[in-house]
Order: sequence, then C-alpha cells, then structure tokens
Amino acid sequence: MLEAQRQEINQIDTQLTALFERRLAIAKEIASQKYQQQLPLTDVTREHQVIKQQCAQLKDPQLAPYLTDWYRSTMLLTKQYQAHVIQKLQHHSSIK
Ligand SMILES: C=C(O[C@@H]1C=C(C(=O)O)C=C[C@H]1O)C(=O)O
Repeated sequence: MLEAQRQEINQIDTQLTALFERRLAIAKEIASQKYQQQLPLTDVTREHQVIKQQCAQLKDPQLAPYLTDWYRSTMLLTKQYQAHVIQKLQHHSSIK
C-alpha cells in the first residue's frame, strides 16, 4: 500500500545522503581554514542568511518552519563535525 511512496522516499534519501556527504566535505575544508585563520566555529550572520535564502525558495511557504528546523539541525551537526576536524588538526600540530 505504502510501497510506491516509500520507494520514492528511498530514492530521495539516496540523493540526500550523497548531498550530505558533499556538504560535510566542504564543511571540512571550511573547518581547516577556520583553524588556520583562528576563526570562530559559528557564523550566526551566515546561518541566518542561508535559512532566509532557502525558505524564500520554497513553493509552499507553510513549510518554512520545518525547513528552518531542518537547517538548524544540519548546521548543528555540521559544526559538531567541524569541531571534530579542528580537534584532530590541533592534536596533530601538538605532537609535531
Ligand atoms: C559551514 C560553516 O560553518 C557553520 C555552519 C554553517 C552551515 O552549516 O551552513 C554556516 C555557518 C557556520 O556557523 C561556515 O562557516 O560556512
């Protein structure tokens, strides 16, 4: 009964996973620049700008609060990953 929709969700999830991996790969590059230039992990202005830009692209504006939450959690885990990347860079430089 739900089979067709679930298969479609599976296909969407496959695309999301690939995009997630690409997003975190870029976030890793940003993390190493933040480490080298001693920049803070969080850029609140940028975060607000991303959420505003993406919400403006929705066809259905009623989805804005859900997309906002989606981005808030994505950004939180992106920063957790960046913190991990920076910790590793700090560890490597301390043992040289
Ligand atoms: C990826 C970055 O790091 C953080 C995470 C962001 C995101 O996930 O979009 C945006 C800004 C920063 O708070 C960045 O600085 O661009």
